[in-house]
Amino acid sequence: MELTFPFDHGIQVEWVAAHNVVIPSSTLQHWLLDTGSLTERLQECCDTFSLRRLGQGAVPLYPNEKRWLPEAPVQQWQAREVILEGDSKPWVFARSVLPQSLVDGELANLGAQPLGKRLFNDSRFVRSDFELCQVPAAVFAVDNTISDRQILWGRRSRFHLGDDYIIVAEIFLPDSPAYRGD
Ligand SMILES: C=C(O[C@@H]1C=C(C(=O)O)C=C[C@H]1O)C(=O)O
Repeated sequence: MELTFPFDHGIQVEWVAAHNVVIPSSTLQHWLLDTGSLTERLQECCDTFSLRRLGQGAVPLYPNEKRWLPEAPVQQWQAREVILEGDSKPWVFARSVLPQSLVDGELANLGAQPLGKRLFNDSRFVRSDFELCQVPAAVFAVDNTISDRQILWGRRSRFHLGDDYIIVAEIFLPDSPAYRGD
C-alpha cells in the first residue's frame, strides 16, 4: 500500500472520548485501549516487524489536531506518518504531530526507529486518555490491496513532556490483528 506524504484521507475524522464509545469486540477493545507500546505489541504478533516511514516534516495540521494542541508558546510543528507492518503486511497507519522543540531534542533523528521506543523509555512523557474514531477503509484504498467495505477503527492520545505535547494517532488497517478473534 503506497501512500504519499502527507496522506490526505480527505474526510473529517470525528474523534470521540473512548469512554463514550461502544466497541463491538473485546479483542478490538484491548487493542484500542492498550496503554503500552503498540509497536511492542505488534512485534509479539509477527515474525518480522517493520516500520515504513512515509514522511516527516512541517506540513499543515488538521483542525482537529490544532484544537488538541496548545496555542502558546507559538510552536513549529512536524507531522510524521508511518506504516507499521507485521510480516510485510500493513497493520497500522500512524500519524504523529511533534513540536519542533522535541524534534530538535528528545525525538531527534527518529528515522525508521519507532516513536514508541523513545516515548515509552522516558517516564517523563505522560499519556492522556484515548479518543477513538471510525473511518471507511476506502480512504486507504489507494490501490487494490484494501477492500473498501470495512470500517476501520483508530485511536489517538496526547503525550506531554513539560510544556511540549505530541499527538499520536493510529488507524488499524484491515489485516491488523486488532480485527481477529471474537
Ligand atoms: C507510540 C508508539 O509508536 C509507534 C510508532 C510510531 C512512529 O514511529 O511514528 C507512531 C505511532 C506508534 O504506533 C508505540 O509504539 O506505541
